[in-house]
Amino acid sequence: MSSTPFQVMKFGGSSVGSPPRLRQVIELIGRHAKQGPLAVVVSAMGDTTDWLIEAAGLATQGDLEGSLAVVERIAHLAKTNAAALEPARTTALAERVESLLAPLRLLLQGISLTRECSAPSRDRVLSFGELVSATLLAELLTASGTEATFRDARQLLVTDDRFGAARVDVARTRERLQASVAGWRASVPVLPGFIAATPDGRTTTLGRNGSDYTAALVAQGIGATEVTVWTDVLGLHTADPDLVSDAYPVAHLTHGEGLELAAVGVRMLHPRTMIPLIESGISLRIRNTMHPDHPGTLIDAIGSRDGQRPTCIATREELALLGIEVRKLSDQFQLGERVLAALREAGVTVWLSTQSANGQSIAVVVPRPDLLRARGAVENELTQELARHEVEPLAIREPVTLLTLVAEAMGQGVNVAGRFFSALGAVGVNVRASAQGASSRSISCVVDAADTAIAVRTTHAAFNLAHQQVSLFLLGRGTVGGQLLAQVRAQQALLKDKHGIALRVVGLADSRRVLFDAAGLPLEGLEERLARVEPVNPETRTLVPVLDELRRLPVPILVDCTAASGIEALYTEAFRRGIHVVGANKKPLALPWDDREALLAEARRHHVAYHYETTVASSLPVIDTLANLVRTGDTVRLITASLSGSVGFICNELMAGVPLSVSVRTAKERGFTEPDPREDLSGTDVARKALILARELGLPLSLSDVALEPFVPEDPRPGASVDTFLHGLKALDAAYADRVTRCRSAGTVLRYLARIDPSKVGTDSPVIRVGPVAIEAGQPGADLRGAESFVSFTTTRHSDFPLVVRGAGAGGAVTASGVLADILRISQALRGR
Ligand SMILES: NC(=O)C1=CN([C@@H]2O[C@H](COP(=O)(O)OP(=O)(O)OC[C@H]3O[C@@H](n4cnc5c(N)ncnc54)[C@H](OP(=O)(O)O)[C@@H]3O)[C@@H](O)[C@H]2O)C=CC1
Ligand SMILES: N[C@@H](CC=O)C(=O)O
Repeated sequence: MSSTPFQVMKFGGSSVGSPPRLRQVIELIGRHAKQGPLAVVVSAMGDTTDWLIEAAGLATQGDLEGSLAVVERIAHLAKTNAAALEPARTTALAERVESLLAPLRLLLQGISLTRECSAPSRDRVLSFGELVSATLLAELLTASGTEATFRDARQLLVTDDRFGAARVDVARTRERLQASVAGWRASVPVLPGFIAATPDGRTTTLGRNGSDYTAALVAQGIGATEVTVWTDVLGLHTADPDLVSDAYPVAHLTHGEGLELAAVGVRMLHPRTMIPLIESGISLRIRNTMHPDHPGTLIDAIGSRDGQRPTCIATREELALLGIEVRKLSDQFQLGERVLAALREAGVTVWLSTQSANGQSIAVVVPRPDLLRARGAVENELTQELARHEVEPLAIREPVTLLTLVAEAMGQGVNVAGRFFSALGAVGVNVRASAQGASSRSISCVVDAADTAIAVRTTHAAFNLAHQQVSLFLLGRGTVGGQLLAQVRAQQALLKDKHGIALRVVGLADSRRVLFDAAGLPLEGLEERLARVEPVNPETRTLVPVLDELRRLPVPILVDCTAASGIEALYTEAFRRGIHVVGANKKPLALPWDDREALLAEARRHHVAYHYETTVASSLPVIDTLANLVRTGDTVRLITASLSGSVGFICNELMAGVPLSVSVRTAKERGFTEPDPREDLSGTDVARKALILARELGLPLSLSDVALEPFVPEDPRPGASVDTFLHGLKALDAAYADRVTRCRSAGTVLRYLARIDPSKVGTDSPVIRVGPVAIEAGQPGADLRGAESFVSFTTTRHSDFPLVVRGAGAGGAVTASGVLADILRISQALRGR
């Protein structure tokens, strides 16, 4: 007789629920049976177990007819499946199904008469699902050429009489299996999973994941080396693929990792199943019946073979968190012990418990449906202490989710907990309770249910992806927005490969249209795609629902490349959702002082970034430089600056003899002006920039405090279109040509400058002045070219030689590069770089 060890294969209900799937299973078993001895464990077909529960319920209500109709449904499924595989034996197989289900019909009749379904009767009812599927599978295998025999698990698996979730007598079960295995090599044994029997032969069931448990017990009893659980997924994933699109199947895990994952609620595994496997060194493989060549996940004593050490993120939802705290510390209290004992007594599962070091408080996580029972049990236990106000009223938080990171290598890793919590903190997820097991293989925390998706995605990305994903929702596809899209397109691969940053544009909007796809929008032809979207009225449109989707994605950033007024309301909604903002739009920063302060405070409160470097002199590092001067304790005494790229350009064109109307049109065409060039020519744009700088110095000024002399007098037709305005500029050409001539003859250059003088605070003179100036050659700013800007900081430390920042101060490409740099700053800060 061959001594090759057995393999055990377990097939779930969906694998045997339809003819095509059943055919695959038969082929698979046939193929593997040729390679060595095999034992098969099978669940009930499709939804049969649910239907049996329904039938028992109807019978208990006295509805025998309804109950038998459900049995008819079960019979029909079994007969259809069998007939599809063995059409020649349709009648014989149907008779077989009928004879198998005859005792069930009688049983339901009895239940309907007494209107009582005892726990033993319920287990008997439920057993018919597995009995039918195992019997039919054995017959179909034999008919297909693979000799197979139905083996009744009730004669092999011995349990106590806790019907519904019976406990297995492992020693007796092993004895029986060892005694019978000798006869199993000639014909593949097919055992019903999930069911067993008491020593006196009464049918019992094994509870959740019972069939997997059967397979593990059978493997242990017959000395098998491997159990394969065939399912409809490619293996155990790094996270729930429904929550994380980047989750991937793990090739290898250790038994310890498997046990840990089972313990924290990964549905594919159960601690009971893992124990016999660990005890006997049996490997567990999880494979997909539809992709039989895929190796799936192997869980064994060794774990990873390829040096890859993925971290699995397990989630258990629909939980409640109970917080219990003693008002006064007392050694006598034994709070934790008493609370846990009370919950145990009440039969409430505790998914996580964590106590303060002094034992003064305990937090426990229980299934949400058991919350009332749990609360009652704890309050009952602490009745007297609650009455004497020695214990605070119970603090309850629901629904919450338990999120657990599992990795064998975690114990050897540095700062795992730090990375875990900072990843969550960075996206604004509040950790309500946490615990790290002594095994060092796992770390768990409790988060609000609403944060589940973002928490899982973020931690998954932080631990499993070589790159950090950044999700961008871009507002505006004009001069700056359009260039930004082009730069993201051009840099995407390099940023991912060289810098580990995976930029994804998930949303794009203009004033009337919006596109969003959480999986990322293809960048090719994106603007054209947006243009094809049905426009909506901008007055009634709200982008808040899009923010609700954005907040669930890794590193969500709202990028504002519009000149929209009132957009700060959307920023506030974004901050509240943990979304960062990068803005080229100056308007939110030029709001009245209190409103601007409230906006920045909102970002701080929600621990998100708001970067706006490009609002002053495009991508020149002006705000950052100023912030560094202030941070390092320098005192800024004066800022003089040419802050308008467009007006600077126009000045240069005028000095070169180009008429005003032509130079303004050229500045607009080259993307230097605001969408409405009147904003530049009136000086409002420069006033905003100067105000932004002054406020960075902490000066609580507003736009009305700026002493502003426009570059071009106010348009007498304020409602006129941009084109009409540009056309009307011709009327000013001669006056500006005269002005330039005067400058030339005086040896000066026309400039439009801003001056911020903090020493004027508290005096009658304005702190900020903006206006046209004729400056002499050799003075700072006289030699600016094109759309160059410059900012000169005279400070205590930079007193003799002011610190000057100078370069292109406007234009789509440079501004977009500054916006992109702000985006990358957020990503790098979150990665701790
Ligand atoms: N150009 C430059 O050199 C610099 C510009 N900036 C700032 O960048 C911003 C954009 O400037 P620029 O690209 O030149 O302007 P454009 O006019 O070229 O583009 C503006 C874009 O914003 C869209 N838009 C307007 N309102 C909304 C809204 N409420 N929601 C979504 N999208 C909206 C417009 O859509 P639609 O077409 O439907 O109106 C358009 O696509 C401005 O705030 C500007 O001050 C900052 C530094 C330099
Ligand atoms: N219109 C602005 C563009 C940058 O903010 C300018 O001309 O500087």
